[in-house]
Amino acid sequence: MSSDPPLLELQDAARAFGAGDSRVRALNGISLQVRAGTSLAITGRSGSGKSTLLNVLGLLESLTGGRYLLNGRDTGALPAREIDELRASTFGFVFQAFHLVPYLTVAENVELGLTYRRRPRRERTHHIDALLEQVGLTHRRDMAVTTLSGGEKQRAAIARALVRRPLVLLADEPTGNLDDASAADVLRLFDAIVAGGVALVMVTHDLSTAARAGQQIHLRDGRVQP
Ligand SMILES: Nc1ncnc2c1ncn2[C@@H]1O[C@H](COP(=O)(O)OP(=O)(O)OP(=O)(O)O)[C@@H](O)[C@H]1O
Repeated sequence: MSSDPPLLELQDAARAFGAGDSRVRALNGISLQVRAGTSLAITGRSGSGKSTLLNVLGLLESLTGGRYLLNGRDTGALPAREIDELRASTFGFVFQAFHLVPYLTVAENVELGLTYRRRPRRERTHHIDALLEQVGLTHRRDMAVTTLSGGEKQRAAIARALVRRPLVLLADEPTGNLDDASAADVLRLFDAIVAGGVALVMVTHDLSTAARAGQQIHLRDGRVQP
């Protein structure tokens, strides 16, 4: 076991929304650790706090209690600008509904994931082509994403999420809109990405998908079920 700090660590984390009678404790006393090259699956009923947990881990939502350490560094004390930079350099996001831009090609959608374009065009093209090969979409490179199957769309979205070489992939029901065969393709791709050293945190309602992850937590009313 590595003595380095975990990539992601929550210590007694809490997130509440609203005040007074309408106060909702979406997360309540969550502690977890995720190391590089490992995966965590989050399950739980609707309203149990899964999306809030993913948003907290992705620095889209701040904590109202406890601590969130990223590579051992307390994110609670960081100014907003640094949080934005950390989010962009650390995380790739994958969604159930893909969120691709319909009138762009597959390669153009992947390139959208690059927020800055200081690298020479040839280098960028090479990087994008390598990603498309990794996700098995080389033959679809210059097609409009509207012409792709659901599984292909999700693999394009995964390539886009990887384009800045994130340390962590955060996926919210990534197989929720896919048939079984396409879902299996996406899960195999995730296995390869994790084997390459990226950490994966995935929300899923599917227990067999969750069972593939190295760690699983089940949320209930904002708490981890023992
Ligand atoms: N921005 C917000 N303002 C107020 N309440 C919120 C907000 N976001 C989430 N909540 C509440 O926090 C609780 C947890 O919501 P969350 O979306 O994290 O659950 P979930 O498990 O992801 O649900 P689903 O599976 O339906 O997406 C719910 O009671 C929800 O209404």
